[in-house]
Amino acid sequence: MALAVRMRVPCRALLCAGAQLRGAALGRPEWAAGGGDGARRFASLRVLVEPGAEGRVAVMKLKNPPVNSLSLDFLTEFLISLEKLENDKAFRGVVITSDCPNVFSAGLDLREMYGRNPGHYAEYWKAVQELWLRLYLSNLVLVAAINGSCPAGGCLMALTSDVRILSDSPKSVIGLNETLLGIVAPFWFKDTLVNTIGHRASERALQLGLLFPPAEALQVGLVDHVVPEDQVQSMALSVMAHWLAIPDHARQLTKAMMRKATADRLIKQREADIQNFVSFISRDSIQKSLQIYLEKLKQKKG
Ligand SMILES: CCCC/C=C/CC(=O)SCCNC(=O)CCNC(=O)[C@H](O)C(C)(C)COP(=O)(O)OP(=O)(O)OC[C@H]1O[C@@H](n2cnc3c(N)ncnc32)[C@H](O)[C@@H]1OP(=O)(O)O
Repeated sequence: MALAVRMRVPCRALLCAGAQLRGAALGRPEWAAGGGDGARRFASLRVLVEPGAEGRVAVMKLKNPPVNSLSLDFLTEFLISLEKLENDKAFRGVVITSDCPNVFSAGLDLREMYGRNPGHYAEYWKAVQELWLRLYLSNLVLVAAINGSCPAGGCLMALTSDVRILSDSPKSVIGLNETLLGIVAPFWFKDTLVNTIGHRASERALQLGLLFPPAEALQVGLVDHVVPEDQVQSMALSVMAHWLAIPDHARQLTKAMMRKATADRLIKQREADIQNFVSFISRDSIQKSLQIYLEKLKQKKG
């Protein structure tokens, strides 16, 4: 039983070891214990982890300003934090939220996908795969407290959670908008969306690169609750309490039953998926699209 529940994702240890080496090479302290909660509260540069009031729930705050883009350094730090929580039997649930105002996450870091070499693209994509697999198959109850804009990779991250709470603000748009950048969401992004909102709604949303405002996101089933901004965290904790009322073993096995086939599709072809990404992202036409998109983002500031 325990074996069935505790699904392990290959290569995780290697990735984490790589992250520690990278951090050490940059001459930074890896982890800082802090506050009165001692070892239970920890932080890396880009991810804050705070225990919730009852100690069974941790709050992970994404802190990679200005927009929580999912850079390679961020991904490795996030994965290490998540692994620490997974390995600490005291924790049964995690609320994932943003420490950056108005943005949950701007998605994959465009600077990791533009103007780099194939080796870098491969390393980056492996980390993105790892993030999805670790979150999608997590035994913890995951609640995304989406307190701001949530495009593309940010949306993917939120979609791996068991529940999504979105703040009711015009800035809080959510969706897989890859086509707007001239790129294509990979099959496992698509599968995660289809599993959440169904085939027809996904087909439309993916082709048009829709970013749904809160009311529409709720209507299509992309999020489960829309609440005023100052209630996102409290709502997340209250939903968490409901989910934690279910015995872990039954909930975890059910989650695995619902998600394993989707995750296995990627696990079986991780290397091919990395190669596809590297050859796609290296194309001149795709690099040009990314360059134009990056320039547009800069011009927006005036
Ligand atoms: C085969 C390939 C499959 C891969 C799939 C890709 C999935 C992805 O995730 S691609 C990324 C898609 N993301 C987006 O389209 C979001 C882009 N960003 C925005 O729309 C806005 O930045 C956002 C609404 C999130 C926040 O708006 P503001 O608060 O107004 O901030 P700014 O737009 O001024 O941005 C500040 C600063 O951050 C830079 N930035 C923004 N997004 C990204 C990003 N995803 N990666 C890297 N950098 C990003 C932006 O350029 C600004 O930089 P500076 O001008 O240097 O300050």
